[in-house]
Parts: sequence; structure tokens; C-alpha cells
Amino acid sequence: MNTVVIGSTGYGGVELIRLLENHPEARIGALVSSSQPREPLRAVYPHLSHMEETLEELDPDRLCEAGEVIFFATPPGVSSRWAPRFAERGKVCIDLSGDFRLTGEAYRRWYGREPAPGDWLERAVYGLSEWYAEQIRSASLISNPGCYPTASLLALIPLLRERAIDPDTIVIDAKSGVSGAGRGLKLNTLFCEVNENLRPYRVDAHQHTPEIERYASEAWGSPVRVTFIPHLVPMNRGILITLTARAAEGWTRRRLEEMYRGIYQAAPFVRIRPENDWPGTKQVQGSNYCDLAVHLDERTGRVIVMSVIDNLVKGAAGQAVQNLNLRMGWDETAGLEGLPLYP
Ligand SMILES: NC(=O)C1=CN([C@@H]2O[C@H](COP(=O)(O)OP(=O)(O)OC[C@H]3O[C@@H](n4cnc5c(N)ncnc54)[C@H](OP(=O)(O)O)[C@@H]3O)[C@@H](O)[C@H]2O)C=CC1
Ligand SMILES: CC(=O)N[C@@H](CCC(=O)OP(=O)(O)O)C(=O)O
Repeated sequence: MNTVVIGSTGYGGVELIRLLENHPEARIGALVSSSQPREPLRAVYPHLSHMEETLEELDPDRLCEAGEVIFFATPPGVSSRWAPRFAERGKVCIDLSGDFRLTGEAYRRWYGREPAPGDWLERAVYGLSEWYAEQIRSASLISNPGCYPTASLLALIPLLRERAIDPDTIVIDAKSGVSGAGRGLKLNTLFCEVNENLRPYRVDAHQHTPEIERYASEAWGSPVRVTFIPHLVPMNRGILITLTARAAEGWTRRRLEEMYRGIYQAAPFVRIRPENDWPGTKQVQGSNYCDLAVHLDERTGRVIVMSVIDNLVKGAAGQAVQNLNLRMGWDETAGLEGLPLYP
């Protein structure tokens, strides 16, 4: 089955290409670039020198012939314009951007743009694979979660659904590698700004805060607010989030771990770490795993959960392929069996 990648020259796009090239069912039907010459992809990425595919323009008629599934690995404002047009022509769209993750009102406020026209915001299905698999299986437009929300919600949703924490006390400290910011030139991601540096950014102002709150609220059943503090770390890939919240009555560390193990028993990409075995980003690098570790600080009565992912895999392209697999009725792990890259 053929797929199209729009935004193929970015970090999310090229990671999708890596995964699709190793996929047993999916093929690449077309690669789209809005800015590069109509040359083979290797002109942009010499590590793909064996690939013959030439970069194409965004021509809907041609792309509808080229593939059944259209991936958008594009900045905000692109899929909101184009994905509905492909979905209306019967194509399955999988969007890696934030264009379909929020309500129209929240999107205007946090992304500063006009949301997609028509009813596509409501029709889009949130692509957090472990929690929305049933809806994903029949979706026309899958809105892949953000990288920080993926790591955060896989840790947080079980705590809320099982009433294990006080939802007014949630703090998420988050750290991301620089590839999370994409390949485009930006002052803040230049070598001398990032190297030997660790810094918070967009504190209390990050666009993933409303996304985490939206799906946390759904899990809890009424509005939940979180304190979300992202940091930029001088490494290429990886996200570590440390979530803390006050424990509800009656919870022990063992009970918390058993709860996570039960919930994610059938989830092939969520691994629960044993007691005092803290996860690091390198342990999931290049893979679609999310590793979770849970602790109960008995002195303060606070639950502590660590969650690590590779931002470009489970946080973007890997989860997009997992959603493709769910949507097509293939094995959920198809094309995603690769082990983490270590060291
Ligand atoms: N990096 C990450 O870890 C994650 C990223 N995301 C989201 O995925 C999306 C892609 O991110 P990422 O790959 O990192 O970003 P990049 O900046 O690396 O790549 C985005 C690509 O989109 C293309 N593009 C830019 N403008 C347009 C346009 N007007 N029309 C069509 N294509 C355009 C560009 O390619 P060209 O100029 O060749 O068209 C560019 O290479 C973003 O929305 C991002 O927020 C989500 C989760 C994690
Ligand atoms: C390190 C870094 O800069 N990460 C990006 C990740 C967010 C992203 O990819 O944007 P979407 O909202 O479109 O998902 C950021 O903090 O904005």
C-alpha cells in the first residue's frame, strides 16, 4: 500500500521515511517538498543515496493517485488547509502537527492561527495509540499527539482513570533533545546556544499544555490543569518527563506499579520498569518504546512517574506508523520492531 509524505525534508518526515522503508506492507508513493528543487531526496539527505524518489510539489490530483495514506510532517497551518481536502477524497490522513489536536478556540489562542474549516477538528481522532485505538481503526483523519503530550499522557492517564492522585497537584517537568524543534534554522537551536547548556523555555506558555489538559480532563471526567515546564537539553533525540502529584488515600508503590502493568499489559510499546530502575532516554533511542517508572515518596505522599520516549519515534513518526498499522488492520508493531540504538 502506497503512502505520501508531505514535509519529507524535515526531521519528522525523514524519520517517517526510515520507518516506511523498513515496513513490510507500506511503500513510499510520493515525497513532497514545498521548497526544494525537484531532485531525488538524496540531494537533501545524502545518507539516503540509494533512494530514487524525487521530491514533488503538493499537487492534490497527483498525490491522490500516488497513495492511499497521506502523512503530514509539516509546520502548523499546512495540514489544517490541506488534510480536509484529501480526507474528503477518501484518503486517510495522519497529521504529525498540532493542527487538529485542540478545539478551535484553544488552537487560536495557543497557536495564534485560524483552525481548519468545517467540522474536521471534531472529526479528527487523537492518535495516542494506546488509548484511542478503537477510534483510530476507523478514522479518516488521525491527529498524532505532540511529543511531550505522548510521554506525559502515557504516564498520567492511568493515574487519573484509577483515581490514584489529586488532579489539582500535577506538575510535569519535561526535557527534550534539540531535534524536537525541527530542522529549520532558529537562533535558539544553534550549536553555541544549546551546547553545554540546559534551560527552561515557554514556562506556563507552551502549546502542549492545553493538549495535555484536554486529554487528562477526558480521563478524569472534569477539567484538569497541569503545571508544565519544558527544558531544552543538549542532545539530539529523547524526552524525559518527570511527573509528580499528591497520591490519593490507600496507594502504595507496589499497587501503583501493578496498576500500570495491568493497564499496559497488551500494549507492545509501553514497558514498566521495576522498582528503583529509573529510565534514561538512551534506553529508548531509535525505538517506539515508552518506558515508565513509578515511585511513591512516602515522606511527602507524592507519586513520581518518569516517562522516556524518542521524540522522533514514539513522539512523532513511530506513533504515526503505529496508527497506520491500527488503521489498516495490520500488526500494531509492523515496521516498528527495531530495538533501541545503544550506546
Ligand atoms: N521534531 C519532533 O520531535 C516532533 C515534531 N512534531 C511536529 O511535526 C511537524 C514536523 O516537525 P519537524 O519535522 O520536526 O519539522 P521540520 O521543520 O524539521 O520539518 C518541517 C517540514 O515541513 C515542510 N514545510 C514547511 N513549510 C511548508 C509548507 N508551507 N507547505 C508544505 N510543507 C512545508 C518543510 O519542508 P520543505 O521546505 O521541503 O517543504 C520542512 O522540512 C511539526 O508540526 C512539529 O511540530 C511533532 C512531534 C515531534
Ligand atoms: C525542543 C522543542 O522545541 N520542541 C518543540 C516540540 C513541539 C512541537 O513539535 O510542536 P507541535 O506543537 O506542532 O507538536 C517545542 O517545544 O515547541
